[in-house]
Amino acid sequence: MSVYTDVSAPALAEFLSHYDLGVPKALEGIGAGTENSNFFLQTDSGRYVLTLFERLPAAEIPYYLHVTEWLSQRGIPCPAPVHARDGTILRELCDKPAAIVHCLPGASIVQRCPSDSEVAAAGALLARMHLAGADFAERHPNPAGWFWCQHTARRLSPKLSPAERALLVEELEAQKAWPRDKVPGGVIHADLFPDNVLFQDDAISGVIDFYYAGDDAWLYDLAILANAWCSLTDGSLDKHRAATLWRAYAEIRPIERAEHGLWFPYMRAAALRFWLLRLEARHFPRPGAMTECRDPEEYRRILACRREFC
Ligand SMILES: Nc1ncnc2c1ncn2[C@@H]1O[C@H](COP(=O)(O)OP(=O)(O)O)[C@@H](O)[C@H]1O
Ligand SMILES: N[C@@H](CCOP(=O)(O)O)C(=O)O
Repeated sequence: MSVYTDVSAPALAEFLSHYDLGVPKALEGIGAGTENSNFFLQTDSGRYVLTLFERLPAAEIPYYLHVTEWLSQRGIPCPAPVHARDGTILRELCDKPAAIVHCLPGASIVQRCPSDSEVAAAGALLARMHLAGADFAERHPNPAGWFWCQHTARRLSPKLSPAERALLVEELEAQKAWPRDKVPGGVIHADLFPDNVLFQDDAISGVIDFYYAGDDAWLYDLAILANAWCSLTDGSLDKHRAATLWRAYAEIRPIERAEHGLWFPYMRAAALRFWLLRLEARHFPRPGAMTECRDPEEYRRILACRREFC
């Protein structure tokens, strides 16, 4: 669970005085999530999500809010930011950058495997999102891309077991040759795990948590989904589900010839990235009132299995 900052009633009232959202009725900390402090905010005008940004530098946050505004205006069901009366979308609350976004309906899939139709819906939505973001003008290199992986590996190295360190060294050596900019790309979500997709009546009603978004290869984004939606408990790939994901995506954005050979390397690169992300959260934890730490072992197993393909 993650709520790193408590918001008092007077602080909330002062913050809301800049918006036309009516009177606050309830503010409820959201347990899920790892990066920010999130709250469901009920006012007499509706339901919203209040986010206090705990990790991101204030200067980078507008990019994420602009992306979601852009995509929501193009039919992607993602949380559009609410503008304050003066037009701003990012303000300060409890000395943290803070924003209010629209609350989307539906619930994410928890504690069960996604069905074929849910996997297909996620693949199709990802392709629509890539196309909708193709003309987005702000450039923002993937914040957890290859440069971040190398830097984080160096930082983590002294904390790792000899076996983990050996795996990491081998991976960095193998992956440094893989092309990352010669394939179609643009804005990627980069964290589209099942917990970031909301379903209502079997259809996707929301895509949330764009705070890892940035510019990278579109196929790499699909590879992140393949690992997150199509892995079995032992880390191996459920090939039937992965094929379903690929087909649903490719029906909307046909995969180009140059991308085909990168499907397995990108799944491996995506596995490395989330293994590192979780190791970083474990070895360099942020102080927090309620903090969920996801298991790095899950992604070490996925990485080990993807190494068998390429
Ligand atoms: N716009 C939204 N609409 C509905 N629920 C949301 C929205 N934003 C966040 N949530 C809820 O908050 C939880 C945590 O949000 P998330 O963005 O994943 O957090 P973090 O950025 O800390 O990882 C989600 O799992 C979801 O339940
Ligand atoms: N999805 C990532 C971690 C990022 O967490 P989120 O709550 O921001 O989606 C993982 O599973 O490691």
